[in-house]
Amino acid sequence: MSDTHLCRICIPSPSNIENICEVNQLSYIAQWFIFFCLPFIFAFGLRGGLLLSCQVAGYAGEEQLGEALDGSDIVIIPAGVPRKPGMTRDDLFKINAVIVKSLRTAIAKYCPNALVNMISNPVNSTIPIAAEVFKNAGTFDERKLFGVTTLDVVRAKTFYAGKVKVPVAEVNVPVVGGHAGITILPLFSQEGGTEVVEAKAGKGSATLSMAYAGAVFADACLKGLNGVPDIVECSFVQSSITDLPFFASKVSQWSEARHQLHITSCR
Ligand SMILES: NC(=O)c1ccc[n+]([C@@H]2O[C@H](COP(=O)([O-])OP(=O)(O)OC[C@H]3O[C@@H](n4cnc5c(N)ncnc54)[C@H](O)[C@@H]3O)[C@@H](O)[C@H]2O)c1
Ligand SMILES: O=C(O)C[C@H](O)C(=O)O
Repeated sequence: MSDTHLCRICIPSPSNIENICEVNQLSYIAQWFIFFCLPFIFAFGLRGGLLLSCQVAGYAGEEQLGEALDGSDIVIIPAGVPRKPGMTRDDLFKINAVIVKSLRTAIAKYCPNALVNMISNPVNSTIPIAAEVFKNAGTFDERKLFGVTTLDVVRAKTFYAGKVKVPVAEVNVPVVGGHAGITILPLFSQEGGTEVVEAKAGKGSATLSMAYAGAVFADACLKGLNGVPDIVECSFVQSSITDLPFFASKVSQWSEARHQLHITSCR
């Protein structure tokens, strides 16, 4: 397609092999994939030509962060520690807030127009903090900052489809609220994430399914950037539909053509 907006996507600190799944899902439209701090980037880079239709580059070290981010259209942030059994996502706040801080500051400097897809927990806090960092830098645009809650939707759809015995593709379960404990509000309650964290016993969280969910969400962003109409996903965004300043709800993805992010109330 000659009018396709070829995107540059940066994924700082992705978790190993799982994120190749994410890249494979998106590579049909992205022109560049930039990895930062991926230990096996060189091996992956060699195989990249076979696996992907896009160009792959890897950077490492604080001094290369600016180069990695420079001009990115989408930045997907999965960097940070996962919780261990018995912890809540809020328990990660101290450590992950520091990890993503330098990324947010660098995004404001090197790619202030990028759509930011925040995966790192606690999303309920990393998003409001990111908003403040961008406000201080004078780059905040509420239409471009997303807490990725797609995994809640993926789970809700899977649970519901299993229960009523229909294909997952035939159901839709919007999830509103936030991304922690009782703030995750699908049409039915879910204890999303906790069982996986316990099963992995401290060795990561829902990393693989998050790679899929992250790819679904980033794909919606790519479609929005390419002017595809009516792309709707749930996301944790700045919001005025409740008294809360940030709230996950259905949003139609940011579109260069429409210059606006529609937030609907999921009624
Ligand atoms: N939003 C969601 O639905 C969702 C789903 C799954 C995981 N998560 C969150 O994503 C984050 C990662 O989870 P995971 O299961 O992929 O964990 P993981 O341990 O498999 O991967 C974490 C990645 O972060 C990097 N990292 C760790 N410390 C770092 C530091 N100081 N600086 C830069 N990078 C650093 C690691 O190198 C690794 O690549 C966690 O905060 C987790 O809670 C969110
Ligand atoms: O549960 C976690 O800690 C990881 C993630 O937020 C999830 O929902 O799977």
